[in-house]
Amino acid sequence: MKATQKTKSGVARLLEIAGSRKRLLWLSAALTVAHVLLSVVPYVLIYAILKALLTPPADMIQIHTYIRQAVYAVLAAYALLYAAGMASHVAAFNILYELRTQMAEKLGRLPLGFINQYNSGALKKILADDIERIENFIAHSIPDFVKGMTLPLITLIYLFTVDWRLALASCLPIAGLAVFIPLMFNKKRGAVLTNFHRSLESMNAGIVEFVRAMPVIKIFGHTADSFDKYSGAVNRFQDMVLVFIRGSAPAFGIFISFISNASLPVLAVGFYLYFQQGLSTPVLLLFLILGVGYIRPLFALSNLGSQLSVINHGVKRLDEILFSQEQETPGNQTLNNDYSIEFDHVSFGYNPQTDVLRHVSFTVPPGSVTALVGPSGSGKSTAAQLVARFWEVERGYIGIGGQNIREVKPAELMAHISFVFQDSFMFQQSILENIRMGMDKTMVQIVAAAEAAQCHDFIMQLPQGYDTVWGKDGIHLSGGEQQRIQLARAILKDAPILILDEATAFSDPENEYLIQQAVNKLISRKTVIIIAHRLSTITQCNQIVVMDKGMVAGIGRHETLLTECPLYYKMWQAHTRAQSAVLNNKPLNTYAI
Ligand SMILES: Nc1ncnc2c1ncn2[C@@H]1O[C@H](COP(=O)(O)OP(=O)(O)OP(=O)(O)O)[C@@H](O)[C@H]1O
Repeated sequence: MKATQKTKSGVARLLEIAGSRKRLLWLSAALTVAHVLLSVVPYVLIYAILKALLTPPADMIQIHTYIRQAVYAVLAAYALLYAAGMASHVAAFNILYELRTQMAEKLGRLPLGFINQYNSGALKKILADDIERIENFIAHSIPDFVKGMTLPLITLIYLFTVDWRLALASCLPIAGLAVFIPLMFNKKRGAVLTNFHRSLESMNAGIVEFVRAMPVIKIFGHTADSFDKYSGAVNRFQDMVLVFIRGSAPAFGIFISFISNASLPVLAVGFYLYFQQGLSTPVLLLFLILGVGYIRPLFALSNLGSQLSVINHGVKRLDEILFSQEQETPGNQTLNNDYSIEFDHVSFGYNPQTDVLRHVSFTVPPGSVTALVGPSGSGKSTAAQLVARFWEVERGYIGIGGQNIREVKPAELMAHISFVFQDSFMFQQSILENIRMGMDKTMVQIVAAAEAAQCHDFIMQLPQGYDTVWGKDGIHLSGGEQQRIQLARAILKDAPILILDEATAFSDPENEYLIQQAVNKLISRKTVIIIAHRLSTITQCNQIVVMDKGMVAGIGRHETLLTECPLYYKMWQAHTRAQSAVLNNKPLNTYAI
């Protein structure tokens, strides 16, 4: 999906994301600078104390004043650091909240099918892990970064005021780092990092799929090792970690050696000046303490570099969603009371290379039932999903009551369409809330819908009836029961247009009968599209649209299609053979026994 506008990257983008919280971040940075300034003060005072001690007669009153001031400075410096941390944490948590809200709102504005493009592991990494890391980075790393930059700078400025020769010697390790490090961080490393993050995402996705597929793996007798996609992803990630570590090790090694041996130039120059040029003892001691210690905050900066690259990658992935193309014409029209549906030469592909629907045209008159049938992959679900604008149609026209659905308000469209999927999604909430789905309905209406959907009786047998929480304390429902809950939702919503993906999975006779009863209650007086798999259930439909390889192969009633549409005739033959085999209790001839 294309981005709608060009985005900034790196810290600039982070500041953009911070929005109005930027002020808090600046406050945190200012407090950190004040902390750094006050952290240098005790060393200045130690230098003064050393000078006073080594200049007889020592002025003890003055020395005690210096000590008191040093203690106050340390306390004030820590108070400022605490305040800086508070400011950055408050900003970070607000940014975290805003980002999650923005993402949720954005996902709501994207075509409903968009989410299918991401596997759940990758999406989880973006929505949970990447956003969490941004929060962590802003809360901790911004004060670390400011400290890492300003402490060496302020210390150096002070050291230059004391003795420029030793101050220059203290700069040598930094000068070395400035020359070597850019040589180590070349463009190749950027590519390595991108691959590193991509393989981390694919490993996440592999793990989620592995956990979800565990029952299938066990049923088919595979061992965990045989789950290639998972182990492949783990192996690829391991390879990437090795490439990453091998790539970073030399740079990191040089960095550590420079920092660890930062005392050498100061020691050499300091002792030379002390013995040869009469450098005073307090100055030598000051440089031995400060001239070596000031470089330590650079350690934090080294971690920051790798953290920033992780954040950059996460921000890029977030932006892929935040700047994805929304439904192009949001539309502001409302529907009239005509709920007929019209497809006019609709062509559609999930990617530009392959069309899965080609010039599909048919009309569903208001209050009638149209069944979509056809071989697997012929485009039935795609056509049905397009009515609810799961995806945007760019070629051809889909209208409801003569209005192009692209011009209708998305919320209006959703309010007038119920979708019953094959897979019922249950929330970990009470059965009551699972039926109500946030709709403004009374208990009486909910029970009436549950009765019509043939689920009231089994709900009443649950430990807390309608208040039983699904998924908690081992409370689960069978597939057929979950599907009837879904039908209860649709009955409660009472939308004038219904799109029903007929279930094939839960077809034991009793369940099938109950589901059929519920469906019959649901479809009366509505405009209905049924994606049908069992042809016997749709012989009475007002119209049947036969799909084949993304095209319409025939339209008509059951009897007409039997004579006029060879594909439908073939499908009906296959269906009746299968039905009679079941009725006569014979094995189906399609299975080799
Ligand atoms: N989200 C998607 N992204 C990419 N391709 C898809 C997506 N959904 C479906 N397809 C492809 O579009 C084609 C039509 O699929 P569709 O699900 O609409 O067919 P169907 O007739 O409903 O099949 P079935 O009866 O098996 O459910 C298939 O080739 C399928 O692989």
